Amino acid sequence: MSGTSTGLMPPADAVTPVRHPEAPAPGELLGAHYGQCFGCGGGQPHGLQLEARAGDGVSVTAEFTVRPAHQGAPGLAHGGVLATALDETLGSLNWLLRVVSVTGRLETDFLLPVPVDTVLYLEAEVTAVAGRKIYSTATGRIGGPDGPVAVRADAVFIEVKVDHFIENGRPAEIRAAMNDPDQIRRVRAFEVNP
Ligand SMILES: CCCCCCCCCCCC(=O)SCCNC(=O)CCNC(=O)[C@H](O)C(C)(C)COP(=O)(O)OP(=O)(O)OC[C@H]1O[C@@H](n2cnc3c(N)ncnc32)[C@H](O)[C@@H]1OP(=O)(O)O
Repeated sequence: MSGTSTGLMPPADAVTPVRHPEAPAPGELLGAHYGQCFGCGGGQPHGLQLEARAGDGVSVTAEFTVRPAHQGAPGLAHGGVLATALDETLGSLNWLLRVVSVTGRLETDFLLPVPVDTVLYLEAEVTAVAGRKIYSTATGRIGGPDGPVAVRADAVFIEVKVDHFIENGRPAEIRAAMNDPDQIRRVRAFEVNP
């Protein structure tokens, strides 16, 4: 990891991440963790609707097509949208570890402009784990999966209990999520993590 912030440097006692034995198989689509998520939910018409796939080890890949609703400058993706794509891809690493974690810190480099209609080929992997802190890194390439890196990020995610969402989310959405059998199933998949 090449993050410049001290908060992104794994401590000396950090360990190598371990793929959960029941993690989705390499190549398997992970699906949205929440249908209304701006990053991955199918219920957000202007969201990124990003579909991540399990990779080898503790890694994922994803593709995101920049649409006109994602512009910052004329014909170019907004940097915050690209940061969201990186954040969401990094967040989907939760499925490989089978823990629930949220972004604590996200450091982003924007290396190339990304025009509307471009497909951003994203890859992310966990690099180290220290207690509740999960260190990870991601790239977004254009022109193909082996094209030049347009954006990259280093992050630390912090493991939380499902209660984090129940206690902090707006009650109406929490109630709706609790009444959705698919949502319960997805959360249970994380809760069985030993
Ligand atoms: C239902 C669907 C599910 C699936 C849900 C999946 C969601 C993925 C969505 C995509 C990702 C997102 O956008 S997530 C949304 C954006 N993020 C958030 O909303 C998070 C808001 N922040 C918080 O709620 C809080 O600050 C937390 C939970 C991150 C940490 O609070 P806490 O639980 O009290 O933990 P705390 O004791 O402070 O810290 C624990 C350890 O982490 C370190 N730590 C804490 N914050 C940071 C930080 N920013 N940078 C570096 N390190 C940090 C501390 O130094 C400490 O290290 P040590 O002393 O142990 O060494």
